[in-house]
Amino acid sequence: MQKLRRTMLYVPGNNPGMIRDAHIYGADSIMIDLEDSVSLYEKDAARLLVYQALKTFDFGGIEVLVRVNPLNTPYGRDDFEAIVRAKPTAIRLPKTETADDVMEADELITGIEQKIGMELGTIKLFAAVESGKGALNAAQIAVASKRLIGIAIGAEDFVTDLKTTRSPEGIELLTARSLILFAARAAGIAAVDTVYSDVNNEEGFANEVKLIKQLGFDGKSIINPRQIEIVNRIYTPTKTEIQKSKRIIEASLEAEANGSGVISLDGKMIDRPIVERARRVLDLAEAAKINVE
Ligand SMILES: CC(=O)SCCNC(=O)CCNC(=O)[C@H](O)C(C)(C)COP(=O)(O)OP(=O)(O)OC[C@H]1O[C@@H](n2cnc3c(N)ncnc32)[C@H](O)[C@@H]1OP(=O)(O)O
Ligand SMILES: O=C([O-])CC(=O)C(=O)O
Ligand SMILES: [Mg+2]
Repeated sequence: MQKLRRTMLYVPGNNPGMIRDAHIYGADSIMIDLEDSVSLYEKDAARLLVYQALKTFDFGGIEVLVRVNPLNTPYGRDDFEAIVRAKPTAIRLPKTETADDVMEADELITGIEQKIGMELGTIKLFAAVESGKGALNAAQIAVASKRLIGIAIGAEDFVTDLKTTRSPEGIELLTARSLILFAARAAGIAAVDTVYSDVNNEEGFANEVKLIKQLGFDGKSIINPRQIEIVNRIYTPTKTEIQKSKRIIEASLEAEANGSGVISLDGKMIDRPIVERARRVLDLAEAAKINVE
């Protein structure tokens, strides 16, 4: 069954209460942050807290990632040294601009894994693209390491780099979102959209989730537990979609048995890509623990 990453919840790495409770809200993944939600004065304390939390807290089996500081800052290397030892599922690499950035992180992790006797390749990577340069290099970034499980866009930094701001329609993000999505699909890894910072604007958030789902993203980075239910509602297949998908698959199996490729169902042509999409709907429903029988 595919791993769902509809909701990847950021949790500030300097907030023990939020770190302790983050797993109870039902997000698909938790991303504990050592980067931009932690002030320069708290970097060392947060790193220590996150290390201890990963070693001792019970996250209820939810996937945990840690967003480290970039390696071209004074904190990046220390973050890797501590966090690899604490063994999260993956390290989120912010502000990734080139394939070399990913390879540098990969080599550093390999060195630490070797040093501590951890199986090589245990710690995965999730690259976030947050600049025009990063978006242009997305295709190379997405295949730069076997550790990569996904690629994301970070829109707040991205629009700052572009010298613009975020609009409700997101026209300024369309090209970057598409490049990142294409890169993810070409590499066979997850594509995850960016945070929506206006946490009290539920309608604006829902509109953005509908947009990124339509584009093809697997899910969204989120910053608040209240955003989880909205994403799940939009991403989870409806009963009607599930029923229709089951009928498509049944009809295709029947056609296969009769030796015909293209068939029609309710007056619409059904061929291979349509059957594949129907399968994906059922996979998504099953992964969301919906009974499709
Ligand atoms: C551009 C970027 O880099 S974005 C990534 C970095 N940013 C972050 O990580 C920010 C994460 N989010 C937050 O810190 C907060 O949600 C804020 C500051 C945006 C809003 O905070 P609040 O107004 O307190 O949120 P709200 O009132 O909805 O909180 C309700 C409950 O959820 C908890 N909560 C809120 N956000 C989170 C979170 N991200 N993770 C875990 N728990 C959270 C609160 O602690 C509170 O718990 P309580 O009822 O037990 O006291
Ligand atoms: O990963 C994200 O979506 C948050 C982020 O850093 C950004 O928007 O700059
Ligand atoms: Mg950012």
